[in-house]
Amino acid sequence: MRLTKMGSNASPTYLGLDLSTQQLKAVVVDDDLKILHEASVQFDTDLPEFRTHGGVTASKDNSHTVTAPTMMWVKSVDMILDRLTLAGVDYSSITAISGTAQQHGSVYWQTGAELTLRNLKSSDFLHQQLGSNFSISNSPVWMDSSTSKQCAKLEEAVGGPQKLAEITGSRAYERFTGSQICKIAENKPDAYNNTERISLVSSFLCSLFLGKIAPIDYADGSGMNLMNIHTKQWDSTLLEACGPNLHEKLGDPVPSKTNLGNISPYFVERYGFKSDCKIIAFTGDNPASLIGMRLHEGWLALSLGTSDTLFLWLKEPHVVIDGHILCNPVDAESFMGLLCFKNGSLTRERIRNDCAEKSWEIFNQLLDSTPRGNFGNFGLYFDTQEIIPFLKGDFRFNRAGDRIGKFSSLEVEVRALIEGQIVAKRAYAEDIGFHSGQDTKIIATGGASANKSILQVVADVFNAPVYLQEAANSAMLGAAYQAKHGLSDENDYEKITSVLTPPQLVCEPYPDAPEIYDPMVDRYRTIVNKLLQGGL
Ligand SMILES: Nc1ncnc2c1ncn2[C@@H]1O[C@H](COP(=O)(O)OP(=O)(O)O)[C@@H](O)[C@H]1O
Ligand SMILES: O=C(CO)[C@@H](O)[C@H](O)COP(=O)(O)O
Repeated sequence: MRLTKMGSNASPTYLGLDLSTQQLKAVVVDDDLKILHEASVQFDTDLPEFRTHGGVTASKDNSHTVTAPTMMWVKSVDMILDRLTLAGVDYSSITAISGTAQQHGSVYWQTGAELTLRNLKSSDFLHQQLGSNFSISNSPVWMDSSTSKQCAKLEEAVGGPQKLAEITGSRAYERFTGSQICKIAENKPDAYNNTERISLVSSFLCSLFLGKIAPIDYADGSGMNLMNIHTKQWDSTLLEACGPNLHEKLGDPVPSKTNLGNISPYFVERYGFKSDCKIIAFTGDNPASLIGMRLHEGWLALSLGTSDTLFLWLKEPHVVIDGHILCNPVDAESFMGLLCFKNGSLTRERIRNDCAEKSWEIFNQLLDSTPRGNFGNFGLYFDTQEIIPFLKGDFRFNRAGDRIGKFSSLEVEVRALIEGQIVAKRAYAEDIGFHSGQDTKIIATGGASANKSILQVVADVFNAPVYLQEAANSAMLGAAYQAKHGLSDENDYEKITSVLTPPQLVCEPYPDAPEIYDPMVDRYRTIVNKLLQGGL
């Protein structure tokens, strides 16, 4: 099949792919990064033969094992390319491709797989040719939490959780790839030994387009508990603790914007891509979101979704036990901090339902009717076990610092919730190296970023202006921007993204905000330390 529009002089376009938990998405942008075409494949509904729920298969035996069929991902690539064809994409104008994927998941290429990848027949689908090339047919994904034993082994190998965090940017997490590989080496030694290479989901997707096993990039590699984030090399002690000959299986990591070379001839012959269409290293979805949201040094992105996630560009990271420091996908000398808070919108909804007749409008009236600082009242609300701080329950304190069961009014409760949530975020952001300065910007996204009253509290607590950014598909767009960025030898990320509509200013801090919120951050730290020690 040859669909090339011969002699096409179309201006350059870029393809970005995002293999997330539930779907594979693709976008084609023009040279000004404007969206030309989009397509997606939903795993559960478009590929029902794999019988996934939410893109994954969870074990029924209480072992906390969660996987996704590797061949489902392969088949989704066949499908999305056909969908892009139907959408009218001119493959011959695509100058570069990059991609992103859910972080931490892993793919196990069987011995001989690279040879298959290099010799794909353009007359057949990928899934018809790759079926017997994976030594593990179900890839462990980020939702898996079955590897506590292996996490303990990794921490022990280097001298404890703090030490592991200092080396790799995170203490051991069950979903991180190191403990997942270790579990396979221990429980399925034959399959492990028959594995030629191990990819992350991002580098696996990249390998299909490259026609050989693609390297893991620094940013996604820093979500494995195996890479030294300072030297950007695998840590040999950790590799040895995981399994034999692991360095060989992982290959060497590369900077995230590496131009890996030309696309596989398979795609040239089958779909009409140019033979010199470049493949730029693929990365994890959180690093790609940093690119898609166009973060800069000192900026902070706050996603107020089901859970709240905060990520920021850091020059000098401070390693902490409860956050993640990843390598920066734009600038190999920088880092990104990532903090996840489980109690976000659902907790806000609970207090809205209790205090504001289930209406965000009434909730905002209550919030706006109370003064900043809330008359000295302060509250922390964790409906489910929070990650940071490791607490569950409601904690209310009056002006005198006494823990109380109830506030005097609904509006005090509403403000206590929002101030408590945002002050906590500032405290942890500072812990990993964030400093508010003249150029600081907060970029808000996610469902609750529609709420200006909440964003005003964000501006005041951080003493920085808050900007709004359409969050939709920031990881996928980040991949498309990276495709263009990776073509140049220089780091011209700012120049490349300067053509995009800038984020829109929504709130600025009041001049007296630091007087109110600097002491509140200190107060938060004192309260949380006491709560964690059981002293309140
Ligand atoms: N005006 C609003 N004020 C506060 N929260 C809101 C508002 N509108 C929507 N939300 C919250 O946004 C949440 C969904 O956020 P979203 O980013 O879409 O979720 P997800 O994390 O699933 O991507 C809902 O749970 C809802 O509580
Ligand atoms: O585990 C993490 C980050 O540490 C998740 O953020 C995954 O990267 C999920 O990706 P989605 O498929 O939900 O986009």
